[in-house]
Amino acid sequence: MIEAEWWDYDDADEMADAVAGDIGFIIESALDARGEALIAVPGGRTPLPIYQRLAKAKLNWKKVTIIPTDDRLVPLSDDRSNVRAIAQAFLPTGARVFPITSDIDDYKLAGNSANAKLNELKFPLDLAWLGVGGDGHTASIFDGPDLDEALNAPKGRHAIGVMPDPMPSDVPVARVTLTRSAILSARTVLITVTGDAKKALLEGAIADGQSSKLPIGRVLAEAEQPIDIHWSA
Ligand SMILES: O=C1O[C@H](COP(=O)(O)O)[C@@H](O)[C@H](O)[C@H]1O
Repeated sequence: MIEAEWWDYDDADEMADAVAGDIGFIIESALDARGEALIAVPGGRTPLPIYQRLAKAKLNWKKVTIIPTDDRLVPLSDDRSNVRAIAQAFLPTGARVFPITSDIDDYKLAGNSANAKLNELKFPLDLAWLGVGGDGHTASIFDGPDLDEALNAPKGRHAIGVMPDPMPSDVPVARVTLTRSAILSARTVLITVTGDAKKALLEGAIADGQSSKLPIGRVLAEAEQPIDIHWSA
């Protein structure tokens, strides 16, 4: 049974202020408890205003490592690179921004390389912050030949390569993504979405649970921790 708590806001600015405050608190608590923080943040467009607010928080950023929940297999110079946007927002704070992509063409090998890189970090994540696509993907857990591996990778397998099928029309490229086990081992899981269509999609996915046809539903169905879902119009 998924324990989801919804937080609704009038607009994206109001949501950005609230979510940046919550994430700042999560980071601060991790720093107090363990002296360092490891967080995964989503790519795409929805989180950009939240990055801006969060980067202004007064935190000991030098002890914070930020990874993308997933990335598109494009060069770092490409605007579609998730880690590029994360680096632009957070490198000025002094945080460590940790890319999970490589210039390996074979997406499966790129996934293995991402996993090897992530093995250098101290899991579990303090925060897995997720976005949701209009097709129901989360991180880069998409329908297609790699869905089963992304959902059922064993504990300790942090990342895999993914070839979405069907390809998303906005960014039709192979990806690397955190696995469901890496996401759900996080101390906190938080979702941000905007718009009525994604709200309805997420409500349906949660109601369907294990039988959901959507990757986000299949991920959340195994969550043992309560999930905060932040939504704005
Ligand atoms: O491709 C991706 O899409 C999702 C959703 O992005 P949004 O802009 O529609 O919120 C994102 O969470 C993921 O990290 C990204 O790679």
